[in-house]
Amino acid sequence: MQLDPQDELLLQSVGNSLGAKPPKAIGVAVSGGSDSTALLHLMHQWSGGTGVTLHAVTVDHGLRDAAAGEAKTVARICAGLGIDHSTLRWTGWDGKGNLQDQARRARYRLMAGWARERGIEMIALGHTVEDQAETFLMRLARGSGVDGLSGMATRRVSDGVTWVRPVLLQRRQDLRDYLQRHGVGWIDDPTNEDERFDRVKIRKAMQVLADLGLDADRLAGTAQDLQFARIALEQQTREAAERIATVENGDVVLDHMQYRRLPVEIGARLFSHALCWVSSAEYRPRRMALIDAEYSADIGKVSTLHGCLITANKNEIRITREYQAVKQTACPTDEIWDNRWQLIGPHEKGLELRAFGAKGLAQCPDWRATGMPRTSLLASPAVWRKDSLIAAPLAGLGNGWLTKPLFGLDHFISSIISH
Ligand SMILES: Nc1ncnc2c1ncn2[C@@H]1O[C@H](COP(=O)(O)OP(=O)(O)OP(=O)(O)O)[C@@H](O)[C@H]1O
Repeated sequence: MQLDPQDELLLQSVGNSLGAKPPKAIGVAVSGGSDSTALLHLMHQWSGGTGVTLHAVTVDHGLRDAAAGEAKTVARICAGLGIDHSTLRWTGWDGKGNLQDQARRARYRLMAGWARERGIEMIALGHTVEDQAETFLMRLARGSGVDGLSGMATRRVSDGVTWVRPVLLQRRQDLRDYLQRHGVGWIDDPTNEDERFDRVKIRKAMQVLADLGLDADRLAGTAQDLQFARIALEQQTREAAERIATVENGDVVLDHMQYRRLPVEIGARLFSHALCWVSSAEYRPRRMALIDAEYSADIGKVSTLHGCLITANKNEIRITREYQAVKQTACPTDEIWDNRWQLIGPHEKGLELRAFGAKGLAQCPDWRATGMPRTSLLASPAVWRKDSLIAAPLAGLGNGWLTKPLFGLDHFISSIISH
């Protein structure tokens, strides 16, 4: 490819987003649309002479007849550029819930697994300014707050992979012009025109908004500002956690007097993070439910939310796993129970990890000597053989077993900052 000054600018921006010391192997997520096709070619141009090897990946969600053919087209383009390409197939659709959302989550999960298997630390995605602006408007329509409205980052770490967005500051049209300058085609996904999808309606609305000065750059700029605001709030929440939170046998305990002095937003963030951390929930509780739970804690009333039990007195607010939420959770003793507990001991077939519960309590008359609240013990892990309690180390019944929480206070605090 012959370079012109606009290509130089694009390449510079792509190179900057990959950092001063890019990893030796980088994945590129290519659907075959204009944005990711341009990304692939730009990264190919950029990588020449850097010693970086590119690996392209396409996910076939099996949702459209044309998808398999599109993946083959991407594979052919990659072969032409001498880039290794994989197609990953998703077959997990269970016919329930939001299809778009599930497909998207599956896509990220599959790509992260693919990268980890190959020792690829970084994957590049082809989001553009328009994607940033569309996401902002869609979230605004759903009533999102600072976090939801804050823009996609150019770099974030999740699932053991660093995701980068090298063309996040570029306009779609500039990427299409680049492809056209070099005679490269792309695949037009027909769902991009399907007005049943909110994103397509938003895209149409944006054409009208642009006349009012609300163009993609402006919306993306606001999303970026909110991202900085979100980072500042997370930082303050983290500092509050360092001052007032402790972790006791899997419970998060907040100093109640100090909690009352926190700014409302910081208190709500800390409370919500504690609930998610204890229950391993991916999503935050709803704002109204959270306000109710905070109010209950304030007046010392017991409440439940998000798979947690919240108890409070004037000294502390204690967020405990709720027994009801784990009473059906069972696994072999050498597996992780409730996403956060490991038991070390003489594993054996026929033994199972289940919640300690009232049945366990009845078999451990000395449980009070542990000093642990009854409600915390109920939802703690125990070793069972059918209905017989074999061990419950937290309740003082060791029998050669040890309970090991996978995460402690450090993890609680560090996971407040989203990466
Ligand atoms: N089927 C696919 N296979 C591989 N990569 C894909 C696929 N679909 C999307 N991508 C990657 O994700 C980028 C963004 O595409 P799109 O906006 O459709 O994705 P999204 O994940 O739904 O976005 P968002 O994170 O905003 O919801 C693409 O430029 C491409 O890099």
